[in-house]
Amino acid sequence: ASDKPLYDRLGGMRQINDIVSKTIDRTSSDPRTKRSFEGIKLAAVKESVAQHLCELSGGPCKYEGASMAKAHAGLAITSEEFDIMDAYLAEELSAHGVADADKAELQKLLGPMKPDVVGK
Ligand code: HEM
Repeated sequence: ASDKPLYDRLGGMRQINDIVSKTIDRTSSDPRTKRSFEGIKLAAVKESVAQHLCELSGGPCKYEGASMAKAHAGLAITSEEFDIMDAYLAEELSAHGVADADKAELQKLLGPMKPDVVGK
């Protein structure tokens, strides 16, 4: 039910970890988006992104990484690259049984971060 925190409706930490891991695996191996991940320790990024999503969705986490602008500084991520990752995330959310309304709620939290991620 939607009275539960989004964190719970996403399936808690177990599911968030899996959704993030698969989204990052797909983004970092797609020829259209892999360049940003060259030389990056994927396990560390996955851990950090999962903590960030946990906190953002009202879960019991404290994200202690960099701001979104700082985390993506120097990567010059394009709007197209952002949208590709976003589409992988949407597919993984569905594949993990997250309802459309809950996907939309997460999208509302992530969408406004686009200007902090793109073109830095
Ligand atoms: C709303 C969208 C996004 C969010 C919320 C997000 C979130 C994050 C977070 C939390 C970190 C870890 C920062 C830290 O540990 O200090 C990170 C790092 C990173 N992100 Fe994103 N990200 C987004 C989009 C993207 C996109 C579209 C790409 C590339 C296609 C990308 C590539 C990376 C890379 C390569 C790193 C590692 C940077 C490094 O370690 O130097 N991110 N992101």
